[in-house]
Amino acid sequence: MSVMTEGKNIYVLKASCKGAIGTVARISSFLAERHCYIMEMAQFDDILTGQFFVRTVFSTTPGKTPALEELKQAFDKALPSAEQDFEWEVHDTLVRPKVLLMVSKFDHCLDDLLYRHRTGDLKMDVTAIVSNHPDLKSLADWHGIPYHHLPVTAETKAAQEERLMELVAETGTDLIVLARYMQVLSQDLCRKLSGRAINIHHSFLPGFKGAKPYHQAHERGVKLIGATAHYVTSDLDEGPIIEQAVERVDHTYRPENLVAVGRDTECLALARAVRYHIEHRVFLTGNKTVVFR
Ligand SMILES: Nc1nc2c(c(=O)[nH]1)N[C@@H](CN(C=O)c1ccc(C(=O)N[C@@H](CCC(=O)O)C(=O)O)cc1)CN2
Repeated sequence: MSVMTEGKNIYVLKASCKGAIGTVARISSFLAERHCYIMEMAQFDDILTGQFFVRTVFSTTPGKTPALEELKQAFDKALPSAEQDFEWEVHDTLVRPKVLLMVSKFDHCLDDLLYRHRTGDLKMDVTAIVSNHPDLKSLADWHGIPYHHLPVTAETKAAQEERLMELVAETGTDLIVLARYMQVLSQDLCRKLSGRAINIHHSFLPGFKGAKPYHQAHERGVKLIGATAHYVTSDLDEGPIIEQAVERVDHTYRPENLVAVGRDTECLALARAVRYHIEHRVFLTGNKTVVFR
């Protein structure tokens, strides 16, 4: 922590509204009047939709800036104007988001996220690991994280998803990450997890949807392969894209070589998407995202 932020709180403000003159000025004036120092500010004006997005990171002045709840109440009174459909949220950067990880049998994305968590690269608390197979329990045990083996069959799917939501509630989980979880979530579960479940799809969407994209890619003879991290919706592989990663390949790559290269792009795209989400850098807008990287 630098001298600039010693003893100060650092908050993130996310706001979106209909674009209008003066929005940034009103936000920065509100903060200045309350002795807040703007450390970062990024904004985007979507001229096609008329929607405006802004993310501000600011530090407080001990003894002068109101406490967070009071600041939020003041912001709610001062900023939103009826005609602008203001949506906003303020987050304390000291609060570590609680993340539940889901996996089936492929361990590379889970292993990568757990390494980034253990080394402090991803500042999050992992609440649990849920899998429809027992295979990766030893990895969870090594990291000291509870492992829940919840098998899925057509008969057990509803009960399995109910148990998952119980775990989400019991652990106070903020975000669910499908780190190569190979079961399709029901429409009802997708509704309950809207905007807080991220999946890694092992292809450069919209190409090669479904369960076997690398074989499809080999058949097609592509020269680039990749991966896509997106929010989960009931439309399989159609959710709002948060991040993508690609690698060059060529005619010498057999399917197993594409799978091997693909693993790296999956880990990279998923880790970046999780970071952007837990750092409050992602705005959902329709079926797309605005990401202040
Ligand atoms: N509602 C959603 N659920 C899931 C999504 C999603 O986008 N929306 N993504 C998948 C992950 N995935 C691709 O990224 C994917 C996983 C599994 C399948 C699939 O066809 N699964 C078969 C069973 C496969 C098996 O048992 O190994 C099935 O469910 O019938 C397609 C795409 C995660 N969930």
